[in-house]
Amino acid sequence: MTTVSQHTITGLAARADGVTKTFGTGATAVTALNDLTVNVQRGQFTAIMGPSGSGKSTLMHCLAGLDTVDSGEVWIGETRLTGLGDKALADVRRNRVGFIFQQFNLLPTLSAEENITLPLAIASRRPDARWFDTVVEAVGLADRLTHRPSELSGGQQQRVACARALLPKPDVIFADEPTGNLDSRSGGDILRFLRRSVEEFNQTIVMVTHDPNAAAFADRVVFLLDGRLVHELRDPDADDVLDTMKALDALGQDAEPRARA
Ligand SMILES: Nc1ncnc2c1ncn2[C@@H]1O[C@H](COP(=O)(O)OP(=O)(O)OP(=O)(O)O)[C@@H](O)[C@H]1O
Repeated sequence: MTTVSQHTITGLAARADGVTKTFGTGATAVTALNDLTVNVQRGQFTAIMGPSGSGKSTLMHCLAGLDTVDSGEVWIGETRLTGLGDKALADVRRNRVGFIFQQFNLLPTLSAEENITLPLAIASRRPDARWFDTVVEAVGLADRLTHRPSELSGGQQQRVACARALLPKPDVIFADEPTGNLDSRSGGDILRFLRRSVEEFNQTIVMVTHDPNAAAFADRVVFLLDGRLVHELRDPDADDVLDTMKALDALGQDAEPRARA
């Protein structure tokens, strides 16, 4: 069994250990994650890829404590999420993880600054003024702080969401298709910011993406197929990622449908 000291020594920010997750029951049951183990190293940028339905979102939701698993264990840092009660899990989500969504998910009535500081306010934590300035400078939003989301471009809104995720210095930022709604230039800004967060601020990031160019910003890409981790690339380039995706798509098309009794 995995122990607290092992996690401390290995420097893992998150871990799924033999995780299985099934949706539904009987003939329509779908095994979204199938005895899957993955380690997320602290201070690394990890991308999760795989064909549609391979389990990427389910894995991210389970790692972030947004969903529970049927068997296996999930860890954030030294905290085992499996078996935690609702209150403790909510505490992990509030204080230990950050989220960036494809649709930005900003509150429309709040200014950019209020959106950025909201998670800390909810957790009754005060933002450190210097760190706030550093984060705002890094996303290039210093002259947009009083604007509401409707007064910002999509790229600027996503930069607000990035600053909101980074400000509390979470153990892990989970980004779900963060560039999926943006043109390539704005998407590039977001990816460069995520990369800088890892290199300069030692932030750990896990990103689900379908885009090989986005995945190429990561230190490591893990590939899922049918709920299993089937391949990984280190220091990937976009061509290698694309080739791997093509190979997995072909394998997926040959495979049996995944509904199981
Ligand atoms: N709430 C749910 N109820 C039933 N089945 C679900 C649910 N969530 C996911 N699934 C199923 O689990 C499998 C994995 O889904 P998941 O969304 O994790 O895949 P994905 O790789 O993120 O897909 P995509 O790239 O299309 O977003 C799919 O077969 C999906 O239909």
